[in-house]
Amino acid sequence: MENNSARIGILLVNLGTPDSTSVSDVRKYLREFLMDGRVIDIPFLSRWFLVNCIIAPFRAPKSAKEYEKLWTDRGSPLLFHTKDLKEKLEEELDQNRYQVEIAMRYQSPSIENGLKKLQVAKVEKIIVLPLFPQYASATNGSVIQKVIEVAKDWQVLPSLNFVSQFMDNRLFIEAWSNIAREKLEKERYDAYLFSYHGLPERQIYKASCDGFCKLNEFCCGKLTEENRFCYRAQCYHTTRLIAKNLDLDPSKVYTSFQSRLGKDPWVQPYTEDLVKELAQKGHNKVLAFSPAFVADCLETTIEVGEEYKENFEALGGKQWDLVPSLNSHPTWVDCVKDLVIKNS
Ligand SMILES: C=CC1=C(C)c2cc3[nH]c(cc4nc(cc5[nH]c(cc1n2)c(C)c5CCC(=O)O)C(CCC(=O)O)=C4C)c(C)c3C=C
Ligand SMILES: [Fe+2]
Ligand SMILES: [Fe+2]
Repeated sequence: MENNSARIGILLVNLGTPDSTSVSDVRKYLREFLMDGRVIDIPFLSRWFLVNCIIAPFRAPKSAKEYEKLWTDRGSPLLFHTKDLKEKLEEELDQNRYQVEIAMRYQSPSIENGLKKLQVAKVEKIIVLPLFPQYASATNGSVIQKVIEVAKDWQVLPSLNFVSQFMDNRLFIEAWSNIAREKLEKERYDAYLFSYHGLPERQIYKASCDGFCKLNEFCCGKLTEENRFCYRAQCYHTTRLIAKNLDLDPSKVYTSFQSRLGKDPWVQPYTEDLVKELAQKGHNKVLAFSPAFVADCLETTIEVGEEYKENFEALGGKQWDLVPSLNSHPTWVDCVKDLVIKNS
């Protein structure tokens, strides 16, 4: 049989979202998510107590209200944008060669389900694409581990190909630039804020197994062979690539980290501090980017698009615009196609 007629399975995996905005569904989601030892990386019993007795009970009602603001007729944006991405990708690929499935690391549709469909289709190869541009153990690492766990007992194991990061893909940078241009053509901004999902500092140190990353300029200021999996360095690198592609004035470009959970130190600078700094410096018009996410979600639409905007305006800022996420933008679909072809 000719090898190039083999069917290749593609599994697009995003983080996951609650099934509904009910407090019980949000609690269920938070429990599954935060009980992942790569997300809250402390010993099992301490994690169990923290998640089940503190975070989930207290956070679920508050988060459910936030999800209500985010929810649409089609449900959670994170999920329906992933479905749209799948459909548009299928239109771009030879359907005799590729089968595309989607999954969420937590809740539904599950990774088990997505992999089962590809197993039944008897694909020869599976390309797993965690939909997180910058590598973190809590996200890409967790997806890869889960896929390995699910597939490990299969009698027939197809070849498995994991895309561990894609933050420097030319089309990824171009997709963000194309979406941002729609804002930049209409408005002149005083500052550009690139806000990434944060991580506990501890997780950055652990990922830098040779101790190279000290969370300083020497590591995170430049992406090299030595630190190519440093999440913070990858975030700064993403900012530089998008800013350069858009020809933004470097003195107006800022990078920060949002969504801190708990009391441990997370990577800095924190977005909430930078919002204050920008307002205090008298920057009236800010354009915010969220390039750690490829779809609109709670962390972009609500946290960056509404909460930070309110904080900025309360401190005297005049205009705060958010660049919408990649969702199923044609250049993003081209990027995913490019990643598929390169890994086929
Ligand atoms: C960009 C990738 C992400 C990283 C890295 C990440 C790490 C991380 N997250 C938490 C805790 C929470 N994250 C929450 C929501 C959330 N996180 C990501 C992505 C990353 N997380 C996304 C896409 C979303 C939104 C999902 C949606 O349904 O829209 C939440 C839940 C929301 C809330 O209650 O505020 C929590 C909690 C930790 C602890 C962590 C790293 C260790
Ligand atoms: Fe998160
Ligand atoms: Fe670093």
